[in-house]
Amino acid sequence: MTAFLPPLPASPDRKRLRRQLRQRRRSLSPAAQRKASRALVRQLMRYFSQSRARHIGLYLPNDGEIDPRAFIIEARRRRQTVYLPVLHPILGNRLWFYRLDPTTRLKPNRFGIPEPAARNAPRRAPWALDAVLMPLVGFDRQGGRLGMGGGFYDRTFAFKRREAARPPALIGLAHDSQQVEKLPVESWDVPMDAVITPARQVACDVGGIRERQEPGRLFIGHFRLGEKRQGRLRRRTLN
Ligand SMILES: Nc1nc2c(c(=O)[nH]1)N(C=O)[C@@H](CNc1ccc(C(=O)N[C@@H](CCC(=O)O)C(=O)O)cc1)CN2
Ligand SMILES: Nc1ncnc2c1ncn2[C@@H]1O[C@H](COP(=O)(O)OP(=O)(O)OP(=O)(O)O)[C@@H](O)[C@H]1O
Repeated sequence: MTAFLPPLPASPDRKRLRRQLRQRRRSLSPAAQRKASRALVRQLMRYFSQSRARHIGLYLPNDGEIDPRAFIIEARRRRQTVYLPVLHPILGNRLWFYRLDPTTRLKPNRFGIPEPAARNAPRRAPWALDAVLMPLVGFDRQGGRLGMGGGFYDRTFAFKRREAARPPALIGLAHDSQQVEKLPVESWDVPMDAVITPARQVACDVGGIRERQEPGRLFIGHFRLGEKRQGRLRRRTLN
């Protein structure tokens, strides 16, 4: 499992926090990254095992982000279709989602992240996806999210602020070491439905994460790999 680092204190300085957390995820060794990715994919398979989600957005890892690529094969096996974010050519800092299949040609976008090259390839509007796996720079117990700072996901899924229960389910993916005590909430933040890390799944609920106390430790409705699932958390969008 990924090494657990002490949580960073809450900081009003998002930029500084972003820099520290990006440095933290980049400093993981290739072996630690591979191990984290394998554990993450096991968690994703559990998360989606009961789900009827058909159209799932994910990302290609960049800058030390946890790698969800092995999930693509598992998703296809279950007849789910996967999509990658593409920077919208006209609408500033918004994402559109293009289908990823074995023949999709990729080319680097302006950040150097590969994205589907053909603009006329099959794509899906953000609101027509069932679930989106989002890369995180940081997250907290309340479902707060820190991204790369472009506001891409916030703008693209702003419609979820008015109606949190509608699809897609927004699921943040991160290394465990990217959790912080508390992130400052901004007016444009779109709450996540869940956070999945190599060690746990955290279901966020409207009004914050549902908390549960277990011996010696405050858990927030999370399940460790191999641990018996106790109780059921409400899944609002999936299933
Ligand atoms: N893997 C992945 N894909 C993604 C995102 C992401 O965070 N991760 N995005 C999530 O939004 C969108 C792209 N947004 C991004 C925003 C900033 C940077 C970035 O590296 N910024 C550099 C400055 C680069 C420059 O301006 O030339 C930096 O901050 O160091 C990367 C992606 C869509 N695709
Ligand atoms: N719905 C929106 N409409 C207009 N501007 C927005 C919206 N959402 C976010 N922004 C702007 O985007 C900028 C970046 O936001 P923030 O720092 O929260 O990004 P982030 O969540 O870390 O990045 P990302 O969503 O790309 O992963 C902010 O300056 C904010 O004003």
